[in-house]
Amino acid sequence: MSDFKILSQLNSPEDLRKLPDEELPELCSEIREKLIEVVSVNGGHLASNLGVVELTVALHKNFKTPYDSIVWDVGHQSYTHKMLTGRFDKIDTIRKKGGLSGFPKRSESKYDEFNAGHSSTSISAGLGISEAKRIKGDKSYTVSVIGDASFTGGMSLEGFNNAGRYAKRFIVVLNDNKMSITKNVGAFAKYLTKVRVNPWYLRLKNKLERIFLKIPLLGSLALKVIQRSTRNVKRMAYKNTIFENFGFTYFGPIDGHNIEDMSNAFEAAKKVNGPVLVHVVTKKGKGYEYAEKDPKTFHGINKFNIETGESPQSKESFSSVFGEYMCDIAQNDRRICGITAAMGPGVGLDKFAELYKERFFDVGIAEQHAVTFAGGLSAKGMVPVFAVYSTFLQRAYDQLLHDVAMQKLHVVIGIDRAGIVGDDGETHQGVFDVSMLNSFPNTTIYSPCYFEGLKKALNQAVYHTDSLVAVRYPRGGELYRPKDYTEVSVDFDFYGDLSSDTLIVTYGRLFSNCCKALEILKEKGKKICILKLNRIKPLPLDAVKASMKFKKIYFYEEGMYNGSIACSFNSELSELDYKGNLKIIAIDDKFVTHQTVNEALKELHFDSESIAKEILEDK
Ligand SMILES: Cc1ncc(C[n+]2csc(CCOP(=O)(O)OP(=O)(O)O)c2C)c(N)n1
Ligand SMILES: CC(=O)[C@@H](O)[C@H](O)COP(=O)(O)O
Ligand SMILES: [Mg+2]
Repeated sequence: MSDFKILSQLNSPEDLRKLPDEELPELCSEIREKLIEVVSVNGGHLASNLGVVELTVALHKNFKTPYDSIVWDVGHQSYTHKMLTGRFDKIDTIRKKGGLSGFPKRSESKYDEFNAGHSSTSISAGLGISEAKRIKGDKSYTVSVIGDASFTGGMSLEGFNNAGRYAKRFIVVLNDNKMSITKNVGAFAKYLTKVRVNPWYLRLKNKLERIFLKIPLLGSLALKVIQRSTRNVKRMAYKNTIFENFGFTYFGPIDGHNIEDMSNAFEAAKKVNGPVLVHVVTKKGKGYEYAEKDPKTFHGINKFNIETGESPQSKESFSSVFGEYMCDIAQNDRRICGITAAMGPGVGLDKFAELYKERFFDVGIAEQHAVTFAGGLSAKGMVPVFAVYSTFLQRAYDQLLHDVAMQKLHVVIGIDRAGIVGDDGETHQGVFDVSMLNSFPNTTIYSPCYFEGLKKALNQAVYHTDSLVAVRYPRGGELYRPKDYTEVSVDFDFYGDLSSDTLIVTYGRLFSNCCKALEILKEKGKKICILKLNRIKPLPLDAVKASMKFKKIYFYEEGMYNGSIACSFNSELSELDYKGNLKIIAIDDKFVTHQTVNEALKELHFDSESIAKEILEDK
């Protein structure tokens, strides 16, 4: 085991820039060792981080951060950046409550230029930063680092299209590892393969450019000449790269594990009068045998054994139950289509993809497209089911509204990771989908608590509901289920003492915690009743009516207060002239930071002890 001799001495990128080049390989191996060590304990995005070690070193070596800016796309690959920017001593706290975030965060460090977590933002954000600098007369560089899969997200292309027109001192580093979480898909991925396998012309061009740039004074003039002449040569004999057609100067493909080659490219890029794209080729998982062999598993992994590469097997989850249900119905119903936006394994559609190839669509990181595409499938009689994490569905607000609900097209959304997700933190919490969809007409939402309820809700959504219909379920598996609880209706159930004057209304997995609270309260001599909503929009009015008899109602909701189902429930009660008291416990106008799911639920007073305490102590 290393004592991180070099790494531990680097308090800032300035220290890195003073290191002799001969020490950089040893530094990189120390970084890799630390990455493996810390992710094996805390979990995290190991494979992507292992792939960008040399790239991150080369960036901080050649750009004067924080004077120059680095903007990371998604930011799941920023652990080395964190270690090199004065946070090595805190790296063991990454993704833990109160510790470093697993993503760049402006409030954490001046080196984190822009918060991330969702993909394809770095070109737009970088361009904004770069243009602000231009207006202020700031001559520093801005570098956006984006993966090959994130580059295919619609927003990247919007930013790229815009940047090519006028950006200066703006460099996009395309980190091409041929992978998204699984294999990168689509025409752009194929295009990159072509560029990668036929680089001889580009190499020649880069070499010439570098030679000319070394000539003092005449350098940039010479570069212009060579650029113009290569453009002419290309016109005659070779295809332009797509990047050049967008107005960028292209350097690449460059070995992303060779610091010297990257340094040369970055220095050359600095001299170009206009936007530059540096295409680096890296290996996801580089330097750890298990991650190199299986980058999909090591993209985002829970704690694991370093020697064997084994991670505790996950039990049956909502995602796997969803996936099985999809396979079951697809067998006899050729209208069923499964859609994912680059999250096939995460949402449980792996088996469906194998069995029903012609009806499975991995559209890449393209949530907006996925929804409108589903609308098109539906318009011609298919039954599309788009499985997507709650947090990423946020991207498709208008598509859900304008392209689906408004047209009453039957599209089913499987909203995975609904509710608190845990250590990915505020960028990934699934706590906004309900407020978003609650305001949409022609929309139905189910939010079951158990696997059995998930299957019933999906069946209802696929076969007995029109227009836009969402079924939302949490990350991981089932929580506590009382032995005497049976799910009766697909819309709602009462559980507990119906003669009590106190009712908890809830939905989704919070029902489990409410049941535990019921038991705590029972032991203390207080009997309560729970209304478990399964269909949360439109609200089952019979359930609202049946709640009228309770003097005190507590509505527990693992989502935002504004736009909540609790608020809708309250309106319905008011309409009926309810005379009792309703108290809403939901997430009140704040973002929930990274920590375990249980820690977050406790912080939000959604744990069973807090629920019981609230009811006991409430006057
Ligand atoms: C909008 C959005 N959709 C999906 C994701 C989930 N996601 C995180 S990383 C990733 C793959 C990114 O691939 P790439 O950009 O090539 O980076 P790599 O991991 O290969 O380094 C995906 C799909 C996300 N973060 N944001
Ligand atoms: C970075 C990113 O957006 C994904 O990799 C995400 O972290 C996956 O989350 P799960 O671990 O819940 O699949
Ligand atoms: Mg990639």
